[in-house]
Amino acid sequence: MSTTVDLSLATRPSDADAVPGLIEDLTSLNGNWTEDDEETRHKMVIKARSLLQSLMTPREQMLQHTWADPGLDAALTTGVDVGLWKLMVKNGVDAVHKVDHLARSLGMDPELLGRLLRHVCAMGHLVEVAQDEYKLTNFTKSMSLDVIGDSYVCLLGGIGRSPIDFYKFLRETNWQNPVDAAHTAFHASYNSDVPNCMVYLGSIGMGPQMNHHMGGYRQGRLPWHHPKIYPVEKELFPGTDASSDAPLVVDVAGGLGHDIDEFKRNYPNHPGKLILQDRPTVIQDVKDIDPSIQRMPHDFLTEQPIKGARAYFMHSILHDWPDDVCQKILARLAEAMKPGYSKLLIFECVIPRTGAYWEATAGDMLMMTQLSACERTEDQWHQLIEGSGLGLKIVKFWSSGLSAVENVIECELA
Ligand SMILES: C[S@@+](CC[C@H](N)C(=O)[O-])C[C@H]1O[C@@H](n2cnc3c(N)ncnc32)[C@H](O)[C@@H]1O
Repeated sequence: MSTTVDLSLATRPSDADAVPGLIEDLTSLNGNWTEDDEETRHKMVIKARSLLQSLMTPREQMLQHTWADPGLDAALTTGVDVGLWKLMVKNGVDAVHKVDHLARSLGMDPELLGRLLRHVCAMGHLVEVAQDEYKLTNFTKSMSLDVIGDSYVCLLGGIGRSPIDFYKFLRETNWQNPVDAAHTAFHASYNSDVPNCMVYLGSIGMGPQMNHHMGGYRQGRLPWHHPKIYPVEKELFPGTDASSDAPLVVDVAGGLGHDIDEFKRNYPNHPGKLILQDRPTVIQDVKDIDPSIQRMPHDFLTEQPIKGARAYFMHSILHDWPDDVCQKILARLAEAMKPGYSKLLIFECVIPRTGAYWEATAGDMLMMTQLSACERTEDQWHQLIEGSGLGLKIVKFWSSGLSAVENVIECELA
């Protein structure tokens, strides 16, 4: 068995033999695909990525990762910061945009803007019409939306150094799995002692951008209460106290209220009352949600003021924290739950033992490199919920069966 790699390997297609089969697979998947068939689209994206990687040489992949992608990120983020994408859309979604004209409107050096857009175009995200003249693609059109564009400013501009410096943090922590929420790669990279990267983003004025990202990453995924995931009319409404002030769902750390408001829109005649909780600074930014939803500042590490709700719901919360903090959050909820009535509904990734989906592993890397937290496997969920001595048990993992990554993990007091 060879124990060295010849340099020539780095300059040949990574897997030429796989190319014909991948093209066949893609053609066959495409034959059965309609645009609303998300599952087939996911499979095609993975095959298309394998095709691209098979065709590219290792040297090209290295240049893509270390030159092209960081350069693209620099251009995209600058575009959001200076208002480029919004301006291009305002000037005409399908118009031809001249660099000179854009640069004048933005007060930018035209030579600089020309270089940025040339790379964005070379990476496939603009259509070149003539020298320094471009049309937007659907992706660059979408960069004008806050829920897409602001993600670059906060995750790359705000806290982008944490994953890059992660290896240094691991060196210092002796390559241990990070589980200390108070000492993360973020803390080391930014030499910061604030509680965590979310508080840090708020402290540097990027709270709104972070909230926009929260609204953006969820787009296109089924909501927790979709009948394909958790059929609320069968599982939650029957047996619920129907009086108007009886708490039906408390959305714990529900952010700006995307989930609870969508629930209200989809089930306007639900029994009882809906409550949105989050930190005071987030609750004060809540806009445009149904006025019947009660907004309540609440720190989930303190006593839960709403007792005996039918459901305490948490979406993308426990993945932000290592097990010791999760246990504290869960303890405050278990104390407030009414035996035989209250449910705890956790809407999170459940990573399978094999064949993990890339959005789930990417989320896990994000949680690990920023928060010393994690996306959890089914075994880890059992261990966290049932092994914490809080008297909670998992009743069922509710999944749509699609590769969409979030399940409703239904829990009750044992
Ligand atoms: C990843 S976001 C998820 C928000 C929302 N559930 C969603 O899915 O869009 C995490 C949320 O936890 C909130 N949070 C962090 N620490 C908190 C605390 N101690 N008490 C209450 N909420 C907190 C943040 O303000 C943020 O809104």
